[in-house]
Amino acid sequence: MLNIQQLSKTFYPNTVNEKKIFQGLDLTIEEGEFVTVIGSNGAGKSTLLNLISGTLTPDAGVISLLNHEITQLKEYQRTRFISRVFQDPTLGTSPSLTIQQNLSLARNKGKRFGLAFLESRKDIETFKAIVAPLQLGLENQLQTPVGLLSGGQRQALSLIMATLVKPDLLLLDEHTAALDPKTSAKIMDLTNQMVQESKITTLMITHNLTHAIKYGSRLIMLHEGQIVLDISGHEKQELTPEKLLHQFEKNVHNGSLSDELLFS
Ligand SMILES: Nc1ncnc2c1ncn2[C@@H]1O[C@H](COP(=O)(O)OP(=O)(O)OP(=O)(O)O)[C@@H](O)[C@H]1O
Repeated sequence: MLNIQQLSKTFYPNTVNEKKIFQGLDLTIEEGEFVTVIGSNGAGKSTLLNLISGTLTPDAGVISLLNHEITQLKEYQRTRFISRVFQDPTLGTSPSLTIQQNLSLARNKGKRFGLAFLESRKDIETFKAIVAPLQLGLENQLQTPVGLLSGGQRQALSLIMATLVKPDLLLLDEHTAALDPKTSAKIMDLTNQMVQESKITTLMITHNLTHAIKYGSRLIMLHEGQIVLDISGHEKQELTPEKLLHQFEKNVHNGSLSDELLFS
């Protein structure tokens, strides 16, 4: 379970550029929940993920994962149990290492000593079996440096690497936004399959309303650092983009949604 209590973050405090992003945000996500996060530009979505992953430090508040407080842990310490996939496909993998070496590193994540690259024949077969279902041909290119792969192939690999050792929390930061529609749909289906099969607690930011509605067990909308919509269960299943926008307008009377959120 992820528990966030009274989280506050202000950029450039006490200056003319002061920007209050969160002022006492509370959020609890149950174990195994798959939450999609939407909201207009600047709502604080990435900042929230940055605070959870330790890229940023909050001014106040407590973040706990599985009943352990992680607020004071450094980012590298949190990577042992929090995985993140970014919008940019180049960020989740090491370009000069081969597919096999990248998978090896992911499998040895958190281990103190690792003869990471000394893989047995059996390991290689295991890696092939892991990437073959992607149907991207990666199983025949295990010795290819990852830098030579397409964006979609790299993002699929990033996703596999992020979940090879089941994380306590998976953070997906618009991870299909840089891909063409067909590849984006494929990566989304893959994401859903992996998250469901392994019951990974997941927070996924997306500007794609269709994805936000179709996937996940719960949807939250951030607006000016506040959760203005929180929909799950039957209500989530019945959701349509029209109902979502209607709900939003009801909850945020002075709000106007960005075109990006509305029409993606
Ligand atoms: N490290 C930072 N330093 C200063 N300002 C920041 C920093 N990170 C984010 N901001 C500002 O905080 C606000 C919220 O940014 P954030 O990236 O969280 O929004 P978002 O909801 O993810 O938006 P988008 O949908 O455009 O990605 C923005 O105005 C942004 O410029």
